[in-house]
Amino acid sequence: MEEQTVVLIVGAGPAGLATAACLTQLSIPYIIVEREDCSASLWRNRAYDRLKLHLAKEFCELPYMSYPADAPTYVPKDLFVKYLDNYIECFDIRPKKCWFSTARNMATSMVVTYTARFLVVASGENSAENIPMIPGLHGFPGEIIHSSRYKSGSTYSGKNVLVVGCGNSGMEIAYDLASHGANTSIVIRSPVHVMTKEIIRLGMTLVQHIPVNIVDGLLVRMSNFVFGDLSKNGIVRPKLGPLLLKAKTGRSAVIDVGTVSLIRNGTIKVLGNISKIKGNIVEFESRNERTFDAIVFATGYRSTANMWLKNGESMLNRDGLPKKEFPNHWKGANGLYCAGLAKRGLAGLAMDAKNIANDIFCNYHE
Ligand SMILES: Cc1cc2nc3c(=O)[nH]c(=O)nc-3n(C[C@H](O)[C@H](O)[C@H](O)COP(=O)(O)OP(=O)(O)OC[C@H]3O[C@@H](n4cnc5c(N)ncnc54)[C@H](O)[C@@H]3O)c2cc1C
Ligand SMILES: NC(=O)C1=CN([C@@H]2O[C@H](COP(=O)(O)OP(=O)(O)OC[C@H]3O[C@@H](n4cnc5c(N)ncnc54)[C@H](OP(=O)(O)O)[C@@H]3O)[C@@H](O)[C@H]2O)C=CC1
Ligand SMILES: O=C(O)C(=O)Cc1c[nH]c2ccccc12
Repeated sequence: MEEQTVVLIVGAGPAGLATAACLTQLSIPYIIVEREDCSASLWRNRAYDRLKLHLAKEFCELPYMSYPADAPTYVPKDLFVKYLDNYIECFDIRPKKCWFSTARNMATSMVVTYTARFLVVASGENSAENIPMIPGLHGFPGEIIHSSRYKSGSTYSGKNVLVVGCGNSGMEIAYDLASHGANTSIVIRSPVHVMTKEIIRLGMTLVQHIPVNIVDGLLVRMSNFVFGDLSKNGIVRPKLGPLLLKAKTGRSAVIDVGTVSLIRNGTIKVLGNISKIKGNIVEFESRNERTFDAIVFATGYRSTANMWLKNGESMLNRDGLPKKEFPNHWKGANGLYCAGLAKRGLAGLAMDAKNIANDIFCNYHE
């Protein structure tokens, strides 16, 4: 079966939804396809229970819709999903349930070929789990899960659990496990900025008016004041400041949700890099060995766009991320675009959606 449209959007997460809304504002027809049976699958199915947005609501809006005035500054997951549902209703967005490769309609099992003048890749930076290859991992007899399947620590009480990775997911999951009574350890193998959400909010506000290196200097001093020197706890800061690090590498500062004080009082143990696994014993590069019942891999995600997009070399690299640097990352050749792949969160993908819709508008009316 063949269907024709002007714009095909692949992925109905926040980036695809924002692009759909911007196209509707410009009266440009589109079709949006989604591999799962719901929109925003990351937020509905692949996020842990206690998740709240780490950035204040003013930095997490999609185009043309604000949060209700009485929404809390840091929006909880369920409220964010309600906001998205409201957005979908307001802009009458109807995702079709299809995997995009040549899309297969999962309801009818029919293979559908879409012909479109413009293609928007909005399949996300978090499309697939990243689990590292560790010698002996396959022989580990306990539970192994990725952070995207973790819901809560309630089933881990009394168990020895290892969290691998100290990004925002790993640090919050370690806190959640420990507060549910799991005997929790976390692998921290590289430098990381630990901040509070208020300090990051201040920084993101100031950086609109003041050079980023000055703001970064202030943020580091403020958080050193709040947290003190954490190097003896295995936490050291990167050389680049938090906002510059985010802009240059996409790595986010970690917003502390209470993990640091549990690390300081010894409730959560910090361990270095893993060297290998033998049965249920994990060996570390320090030659330390410990036994675990479960391992949570909070080791991040991968984009999968490079696996299905053919001839996308004008826009994406082999990791399925943009080749060109921000702010020129969102446009490829011959009507190809990407939204939400510049590691700039919801604010970044809202900008991508507006740029893409405006660019399509100009070309559409040529
Ligand atoms: C736990 C977590 C918390 C976060 N919190 C914040 C925050 O507080 N503030 C912030 O600004 N950012 C945050 N982020 C960043 C996050 O990337 C964005 O918030 C946002 O979800 C990205 O939207 P997206 O549409 O680009 O990708 P996604 O939300 O991943 O949506 C992509 C969609 O495409 C679908 N898809 C993938 N491949 C295909 C295919 N081949 N065919 C069809 N459909 C496909 C997927 O099923 C998915 O529904 C967070 C990320 C995570 C993982
Ligand atoms: N509430 C919120 O707003 C939240 C936001 N997020 C966001 O979602 C995105 C994804 O976050 P997250 O899931 O934490 O993933 P990240 O990619 O941010 O972090 C992955 C972590 O795993 C580590 N890691 C990777 N491989 C290994 C390995 N082999 N051994 C040990 N450590 C390893 C990385 O360290 P290394 O650098 O050494 O590779 C890094 O610390 C981020 O942008 C984050 O800010 C996530 C959770 C909550
Ligand atoms: O999650 C991302 O990728 C974001 O851009 C949002 C975000 C969550 N936590 C942060 C800490 C510092 C800067 C951005 C973020």
